[in-house]
Amino acid sequence: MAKLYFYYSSMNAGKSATLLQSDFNYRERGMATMLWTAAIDDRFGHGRIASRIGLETDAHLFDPAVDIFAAVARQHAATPLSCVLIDEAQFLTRAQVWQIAALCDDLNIPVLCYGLRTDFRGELFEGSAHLLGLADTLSEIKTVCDCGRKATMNLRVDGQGQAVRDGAQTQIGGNDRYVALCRRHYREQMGG
Ligand SMILES: Nc1ncnc2c1ncn2[C@@H]1O[C@H](COP(=O)(O)OP(=O)(O)O)[C@@H](O)[C@H]1O
Ligand SMILES: Cc1cn([C@H]2C[C@H](O)[C@@H](COP(=O)(O)O)O2)c(=O)[nH]c1=O
Ligand SMILES: [Zn+2]
Repeated sequence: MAKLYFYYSSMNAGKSATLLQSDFNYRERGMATMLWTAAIDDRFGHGRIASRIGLETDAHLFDPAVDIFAAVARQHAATPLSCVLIDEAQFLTRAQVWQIAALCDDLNIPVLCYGLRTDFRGELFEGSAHLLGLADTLSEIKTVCDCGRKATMNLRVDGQGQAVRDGAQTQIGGNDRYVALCRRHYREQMGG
């Protein structure tokens, strides 16, 4: 039976690079895939998945209104899919995570989701919370803090590099706005 995988990490750990590599593995064997990313995250252009390492490709866009099950089922009927890969999976809604689970269970398509576990305050995103609850396999993609420990937290910084403690959960940005840190150094920066 097909499985639902959640690959989670802090920012800048190589999630998009790993996704694009997995996609390539399927496609070089002649297997069809369908890629998705969040419409809200337009850092690399609309409908693109891009890694800081330089790899990039086109992707379908999801926002809360998109029925991912219906869209994938339509595509699967036209061209049987071997895998669905979803970047920025923290931005999925609860309903979409259940739709993705149904892709595995009802259509037997493996789904690989890549996303952040927690936001800049250390709180779960909606998509991540439900993926942590529903995925068959959870895998952490690891990266390091300046001190050499595993960087599990995402510090949000302002234009002067100072820690931001409050604000909306969603603020699109890259290395200019977020720094991946170990929990100890995150706590130091957040003053607690
Ligand atoms: N030129 C490069 N060569 C090798 N690794 C790189 C290069 N540029 C960036 N990286 C690494 O790529 C990772 C970021 O990859 P990316 O797929 O953008 O991460 P994520 O999707 O998790 O934010 C970082 O670990 C960074 O050190
Ligand atoms: C921590 C945090 C992140 N985001 C946004 C910032 C980026 O646009 C994406 C994550 O990018 P990645 O490099 O592909 O991991 O998420 C946010 O909106 N709120 C946050 O708290
Ligand atoms: Zn540290």
